[in-house]
Amino acid sequence: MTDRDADAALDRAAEEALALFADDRRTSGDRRESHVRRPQRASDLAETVRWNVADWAAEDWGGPAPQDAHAADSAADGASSRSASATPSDGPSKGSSFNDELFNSDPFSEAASGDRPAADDRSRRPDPSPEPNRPPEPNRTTEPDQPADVPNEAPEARAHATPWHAARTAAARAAQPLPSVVRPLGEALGQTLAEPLAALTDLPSFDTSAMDGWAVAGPGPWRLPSENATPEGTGTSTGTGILAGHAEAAPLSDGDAVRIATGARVPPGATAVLRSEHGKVRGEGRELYASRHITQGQDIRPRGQECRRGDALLPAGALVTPVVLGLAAAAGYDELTVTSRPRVEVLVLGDELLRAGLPHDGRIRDALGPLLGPWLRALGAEVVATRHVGDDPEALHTAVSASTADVVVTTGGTAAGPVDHVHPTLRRLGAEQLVDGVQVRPGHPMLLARLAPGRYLVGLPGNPLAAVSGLLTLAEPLLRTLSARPAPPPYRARLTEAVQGHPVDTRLIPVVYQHGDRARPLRFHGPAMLRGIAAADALAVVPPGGADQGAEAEILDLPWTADGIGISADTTTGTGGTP
Ligand SMILES: Nc1nc2c(c(=O)[nH]1)N[C@H]1C(S)=C(S)[C@@H](COP(=O)(O)OP(=O)(O)OC[C@H]3O[C@@H](n4cnc5c(N)ncnc54)[C@H](O)[C@@H]3O)O[C@H]1N2
Ligand code: MOO
Repeated sequence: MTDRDADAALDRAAEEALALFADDRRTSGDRRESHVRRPQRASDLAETVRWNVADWAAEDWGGPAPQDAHAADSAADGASSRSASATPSDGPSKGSSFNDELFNSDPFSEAASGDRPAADDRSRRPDPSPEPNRPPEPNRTTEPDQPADVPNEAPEARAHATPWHAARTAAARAAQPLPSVVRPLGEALGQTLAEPLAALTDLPSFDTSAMDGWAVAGPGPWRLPSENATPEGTGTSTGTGILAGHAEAAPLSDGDAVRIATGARVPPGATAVLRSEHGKVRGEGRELYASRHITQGQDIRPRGQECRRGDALLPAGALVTPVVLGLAAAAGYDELTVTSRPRVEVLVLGDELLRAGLPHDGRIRDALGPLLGPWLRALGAEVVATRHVGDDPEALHTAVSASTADVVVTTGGTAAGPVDHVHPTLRRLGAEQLVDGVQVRPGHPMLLARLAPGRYLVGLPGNPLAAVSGLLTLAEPLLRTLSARPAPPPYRARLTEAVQGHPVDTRLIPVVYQHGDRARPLRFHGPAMLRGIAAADALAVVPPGGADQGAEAEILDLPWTADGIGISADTTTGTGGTP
């Protein structure tokens, strides 16, 4: 093991240990809001109604019940904390003692005993004048025996690592949008319009009754046709009059009225629609009187009120949402011209991975195969296959070179271990390395390569949260460009508590929204853990050096908290590979 390897291992071990470390600051007080909203974006709607993991989290895990306070107290006792954290006694069922406190943030565990300085007393900034050739030492006040979270990496070790924002930009700029394609309406959801959506018809396409009642011509009282006769004094017709979906009715002359249904074509000559509750029929069902004044055009939706044929309804680049499908159908479309979905193939690497059952004999369950397919689809991709490939360089080479996908996403094998074959395979394939390592935790070994013109490989690290980090850092911007999706407007939220930073790298920390516009960091954010992000609304971007309590952090939405588009059952069939 080289010094660098040792440092990296130390680094990783420290992150994991610290993520597990108990938090003693939260035995009372802060309770999850019962109504959790996504923070407002500058240009966003005031309220976003959405399916939100945190909504049920808020209901079901709404802060410790009395017995939880005890659990939280125990958790604060340091030694007992880990088991208390790791094995909540009752699980996250409604009304159980599952402890919300267990998810409270203690990124890089700020204090495990009360005698340490308060967060505010400590600087999380790196040493402003580090020794030459050494990254700044973290200035932290954790247990003396806790390893520092930053390895003494040689500068050249991270020389090629790209800063986090630059890596996202590089991924977004690495590609061009895919060609457009014509899709039936039912298959265009989640894609983007490759052309503006221009109305193919006026909407409404004829003067339409907005109410059930009578179409009337001129001032009342009005004559009713005999077939529209209604019982004296009631608005209940014994005849149907003009119904929706019928051809134009005979014109009305001044003083005429005829029964009409909501959505029916208003006959020529009609000047208003009198609602059934505002009309009285007299004279043996042949005379209609209004019980209140009606104005010219009342309750008639005039042709073209919403749009004229040829009007631009939506610009190119708009995301096809369910509502866009409805609007397109209303405006006369059977199919839409949209940017092609990027075709993505997922290669899950690792001999140790099981696809069913409990971990055994050093083998573990594949957490990324089940996660990546739906997530990639939510990002607008068509996932053509998820394959499991053993730790075999030939198998990986064959799988990558045989793939016809626009983007190959690999998991694992990005580091420099004995069976980490991604880098050698890319070299063998003559791929162009666009991003080789990113200054981000977790996930720093992530990579992006161009396999051939228009074909890419995103290498996600094997640790599950590191893979999610790579997905959001490299795959999301790349897929966004390929599918010509608009970039979500950036927004920030205030952190409810300080987050310890990495001195050099950006950190991505799972958060839940609180008080509408604040982000509460969650625990269980170690690189190998999904427990924190499973309960999260978003990831907060913590800059090198950390963020103070109340500081505004950039927020990365999770696709289902923002768009909710494209999440569906996996209909692809994974093939090949080892179990
Ligand atoms: N000498 C060094 N070693 C490591 C470094 C380093 O800088 N120097 N970085 C560490 C970090 S950070 C990460 S992240 C990992 C990335 O490693 P790989 O991308 O090569 O991933 P693997 O070694 O294949 O796996 C890492 C870890 O994740 C587990 N894993 C892999 N795939 C899955 C999956 N589909 N589902 C669940 N878990 C998975 C695997 O069993 C390992 O435990 O490298 C560190 N090492
Ligand atoms: O531990 Mo690794 O930081 O990239 O997940």
